[in-house]
Amino acid sequence: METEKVPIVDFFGHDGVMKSLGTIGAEIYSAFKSAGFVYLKNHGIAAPKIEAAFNVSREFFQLPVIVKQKYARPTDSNEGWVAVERESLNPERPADLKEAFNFSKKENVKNCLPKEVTTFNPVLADLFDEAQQLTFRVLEALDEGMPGNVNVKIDNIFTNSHKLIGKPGNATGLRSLYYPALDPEGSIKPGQVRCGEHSDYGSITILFQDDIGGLEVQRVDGMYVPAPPIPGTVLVNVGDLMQRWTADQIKSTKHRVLIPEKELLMRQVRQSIAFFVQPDDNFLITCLDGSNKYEPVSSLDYLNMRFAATY
Ligand SMILES: O=C(O)CCC(=O)C(=O)O
Ligand SMILES: [Fe+2]
Repeated sequence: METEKVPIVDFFGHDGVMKSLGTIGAEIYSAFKSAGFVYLKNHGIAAPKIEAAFNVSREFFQLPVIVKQKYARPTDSNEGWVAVERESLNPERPADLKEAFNFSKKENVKNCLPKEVTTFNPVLADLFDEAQQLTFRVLEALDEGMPGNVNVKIDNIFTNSHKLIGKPGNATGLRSLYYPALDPEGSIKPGQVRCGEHSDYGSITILFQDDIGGLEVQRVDGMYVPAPPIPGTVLVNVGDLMQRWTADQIKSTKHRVLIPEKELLMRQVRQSIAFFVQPDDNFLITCLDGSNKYEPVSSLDYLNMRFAATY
């Protein structure tokens, strides 16, 4: 059963009272162990804030390419616009049919934010803050509720390792994704998809989806099953660095977004927003069980290694 579906964890009990952090953490850990993904319910982010972020993003992505080009992601930083067919998350497939905007709150990138959409910066900064707070609710819960055999309870390692989110010294970023409407008669290459099979790089990812659907998550048996949007929930998944950190006790799960089979759905835009959480740049990721299964690596070195393989 657990391997069939992505579990839902509610921050609140049936009695309407918030569960203890330890309980929430144990439930999230168990979902991470069985599926690598979890839907969080009563997560505390107000729906209008998510909606607003989708709206400003859509406004930006619908600008002419020549305008978006001004905000293209430079080679020496991660922030900015990524054009359609710029990335292959699965290098064995043709490039992804998606666009993205990588947003962070770093001072030096403020000038690179699109001026054409006047509320772009405040609205995305607001969702960044909300996602950051939710990240801490999840990390605190894991610190509290993860089983003792992964030796994390002692010094709140997950919260202590992410102190600089939103500040210099931490590479956590909010990425707004836009999957353009597709023409069934158009030039879709064989094997081309909206987002190729991949796992995320960091500690955890929070994913907001619109109501179009299309995300699929790999089961233990290798099959991909839909992880549809469930109103009032957000998805959270384990990243590769978290897998390494826990010496494979919890695993990052591959996921993808195919091209819808139904023509009507193909002709629709899909949007999602991912909050890719990274531990602080200089934090040394050492196997939590003391096994040394993977050699220690700093959070930033690991991320750079992975970026080098994608672009
Ligand atoms: O668009 C989605 O639902 C998933 C995107 C994703 O997995 C990613 O960008 O890492
Ligand atoms: Fe992903």
